[in-house]
Amino acid sequence: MKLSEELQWRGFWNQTTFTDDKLIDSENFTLYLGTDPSADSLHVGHLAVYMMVRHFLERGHKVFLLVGGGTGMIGDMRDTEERNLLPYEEIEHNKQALKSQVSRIFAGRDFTLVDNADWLAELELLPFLRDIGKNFNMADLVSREFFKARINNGKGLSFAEFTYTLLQGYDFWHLFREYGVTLQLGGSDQWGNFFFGVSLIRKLESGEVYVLTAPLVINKSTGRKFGKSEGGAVWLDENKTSVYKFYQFWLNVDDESAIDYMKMYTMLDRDTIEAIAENHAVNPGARSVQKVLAREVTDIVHGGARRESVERVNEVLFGGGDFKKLSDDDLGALAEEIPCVDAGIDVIGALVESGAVGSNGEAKRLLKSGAISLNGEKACRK
Ligand SMILES: N[C@@H](Cc1ccc(O)cc1)C(=O)O
Repeated sequence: MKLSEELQWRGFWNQTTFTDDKLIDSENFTLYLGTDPSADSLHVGHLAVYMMVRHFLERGHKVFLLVGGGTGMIGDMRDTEERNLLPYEEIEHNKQALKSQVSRIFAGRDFTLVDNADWLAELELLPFLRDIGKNFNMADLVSREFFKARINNGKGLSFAEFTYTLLQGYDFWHLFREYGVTLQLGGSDQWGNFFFGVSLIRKLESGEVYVLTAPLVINKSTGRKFGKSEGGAVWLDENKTSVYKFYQFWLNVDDESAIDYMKMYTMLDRDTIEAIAENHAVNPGARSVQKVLAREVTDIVHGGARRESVERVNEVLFGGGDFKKLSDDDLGALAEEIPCVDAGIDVIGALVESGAVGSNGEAKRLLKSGAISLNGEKACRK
């Protein structure tokens, strides 16, 4: 299957400036994806776009991953309201967290990490306005949907946030000149920013560059944005969403969307996914799609060893199925099955998130009084 076909089949092909799909199949691109350090972790919404990048990587395209240390000091305009400025220390902390997370997701693969603070922080106002600002037409800038939404909802927006688009356009231009980057990938909300980068490069370099956005992932049964659980966003950092909860999140996705997510969030090939879908159609009750989905995505984000330990906990606690209240016998069974596991996150997380116990403290007390002892990060059979 060609890359363009694969991206379309997986549901990654939303909006693009490619007028001919064949270009993407015949040329070797150097591309980039940018993420602002607005939090200290990515969530599963981001992960979809990173998976799109993975497909380019697997086929030998060159990848730059950008952490927005510079743009993160301003914050991208959204349709709701002004963002709060983050303190410098927080941006720094988030940046380090994102860098190590991204390196983990793409471990063993060849990509280059860049930080736009390295060039944006050095810009001077007057040259910037003359060389860059002059190439942006206000009529275009104010016709953006996000801008109109902010005017229409009465909240308005600061000049700083309004200027964000110019900074992102500058990035594209910088990466084009320095490294020959000619393609930018991102989520569908980035279309406006992308457009201005493309036209800036046309004006300054007479160069042609391309953009491709992935659609916003929607949960078909609720019609809502995908990636939120009851407690908020599903994060890739296990300190914000435990591995156990992450695994459960995928296990619990609805039948209707499960195949769609499998196409986007796993690297399984088309034949494999179609075979799983056929089985699922015959016997949906077995939730075989969800099980494979949970396994594959957890492997990508947290690694196979962590996933296996979660699977064992899930199997012993809940027979691999629904959550239930735990008795001392259950705890005993858990101890039998798992002589030593990473308790700090898996077991205690499992107990609390299952609703079996009310709090971390209670989980710890139960574990201590039961057949399991806690030893630092490990829970071991006594
Ligand atoms: N604006 C992007 C992040 C980004 C930042 C700088 C870039 O050059 C590209 C992308 C977002 O909010 O998701």
